[in-house]
Amino acid sequence: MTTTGSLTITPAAPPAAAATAPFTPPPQRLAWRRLAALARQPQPHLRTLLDAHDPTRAQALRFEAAGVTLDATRQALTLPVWRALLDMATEVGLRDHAHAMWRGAPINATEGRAVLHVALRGSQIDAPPWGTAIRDAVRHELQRFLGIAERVRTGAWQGHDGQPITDVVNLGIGGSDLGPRMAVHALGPTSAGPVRVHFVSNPDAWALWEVLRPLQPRRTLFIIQSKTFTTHETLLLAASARRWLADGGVGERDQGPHWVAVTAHPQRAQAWGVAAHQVLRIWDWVGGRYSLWSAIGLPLAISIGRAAFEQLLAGAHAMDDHFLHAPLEHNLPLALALLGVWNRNFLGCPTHLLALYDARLAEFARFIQQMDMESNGKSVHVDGQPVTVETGPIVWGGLGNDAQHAYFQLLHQGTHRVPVDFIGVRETDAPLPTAPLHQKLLHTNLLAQAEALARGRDAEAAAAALRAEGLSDDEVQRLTPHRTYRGNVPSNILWLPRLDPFHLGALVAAYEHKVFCQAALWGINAYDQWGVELGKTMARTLASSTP
Ligand SMILES: O=P(O)(O)OC[C@H]1O[C@](O)(CO)[C@@H](O)[C@@H]1O
Repeated sequence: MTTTGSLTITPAAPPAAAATAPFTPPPQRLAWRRLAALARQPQPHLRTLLDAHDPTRAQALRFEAAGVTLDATRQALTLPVWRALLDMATEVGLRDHAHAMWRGAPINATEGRAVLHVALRGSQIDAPPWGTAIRDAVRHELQRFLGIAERVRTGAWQGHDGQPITDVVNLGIGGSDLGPRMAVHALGPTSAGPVRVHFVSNPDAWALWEVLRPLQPRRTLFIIQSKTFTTHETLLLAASARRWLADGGVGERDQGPHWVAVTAHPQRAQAWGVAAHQVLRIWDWVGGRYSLWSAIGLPLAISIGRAAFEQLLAGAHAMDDHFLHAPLEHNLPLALALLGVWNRNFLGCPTHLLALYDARLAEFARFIQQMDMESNGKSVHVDGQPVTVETGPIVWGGLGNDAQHAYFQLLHQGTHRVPVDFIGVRETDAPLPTAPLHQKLLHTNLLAQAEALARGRDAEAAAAALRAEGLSDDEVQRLTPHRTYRGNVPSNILWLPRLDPFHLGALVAAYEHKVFCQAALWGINAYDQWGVELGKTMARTLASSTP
């Protein structure tokens, strides 16, 4: 149960609704065992699978949702494996799990909390499964923060001496930073308004100084983003920023218009000194790493404006709708999850790479890294027993072309097999006359890498290529092993038609649901993060015992 002002909010389903059938560890499930048996059989090389040009396979492994497409034909799996993966989703009752989340059942069982980021982008629904109290609270807060965003953008929000705000500085870390930072980076180039938005997450004084150095205190607005309002890094940054304002001529008593806070604990923000009407709230059923859609999105709303922010929500909502209703075999987020489980648990790949072929998505991998690794980095099942299968992979990545010239060598010829999600954007709106040339280079590289990783080059082809270069037989023999590529590296290709708010919202929601499905398939709780809590507690203890 949570409260917002005088409004008490209880998720629609009482805790008892979470009680489900006794938990069955994955290896004891029928479909899991079938998959294990299939994985033990010799699997065809991806080159063979692709050269077979099987239209049924090609059709089964292509997905479309909310304008986002997924081409999974370069995954190292046959149709019988794909069907067994779908059976696994059915056996685990994935649909029921999703409905439980939508109903507001406390699926974050270790904290007794609902998980309702879908409610944040479904506020237009008349009778939502999570209940009208939550819907109304979400609507209310959405209007509040979009209203603030518009006032800042139009200059109606003024600093203490009546000057409009030119710069907004977001102080927050983890989920209170990565989502809005990623989205401002992605959408700012096409949609940013007149106010500049900056992010500081790291408590190193240099990080704060670097951002503040060129700013004018009188024209700067700070947003303290912290769900708990206890995070040391964020509170230290805020305290230093308060001092910076004072040193810059905005005395403590005049600082009111220079501070907004977003938190699930409004009283803590008020005690810190933020005026009640400038404290925006989130709720305990919004996980930090799933909070972009809430008031945590304020810096993004300030950057891109109300209409664009609403488009972001609409795109995510369209993906939610698809996830909840599309048949399992056509379900894009579920496909991402099932293919990931095949790679992680049956092909034994411990990491997962995101390769982004649009510079505006430079922050995307870091954002998904938190979403995935903080969610599914778990080693006990939901029943408290040690896990019986590997869980979340190490997620990493960055911009594709840069990665090609940095670490892709290891993907092609190293000893790791690293599944890749290639993410591209079909159209560019970069305002350079040569933009189409750049776009063509990005696209051809994306496709070439996916093909090269899938097909590789066997010794025969490598030797033929060397002979064609005119090398002697001895040289061909010596160099062939070095010029051979194992291939058989699985990948997805995800395309967005454009990098606009709608499609970015849809893409992020797809990854959120992927993480949800994988947690259900592994039988773990994706929505707590007790591991991180231990480090926080120890740091607190050390801080209080160190002079
Ligand atoms: O928003 P808060 O409460 O400051 O927490 C920031 C981040 O810290 C974490 O709790 C992990 O330390 C994340 O889950 C969260 O996104």
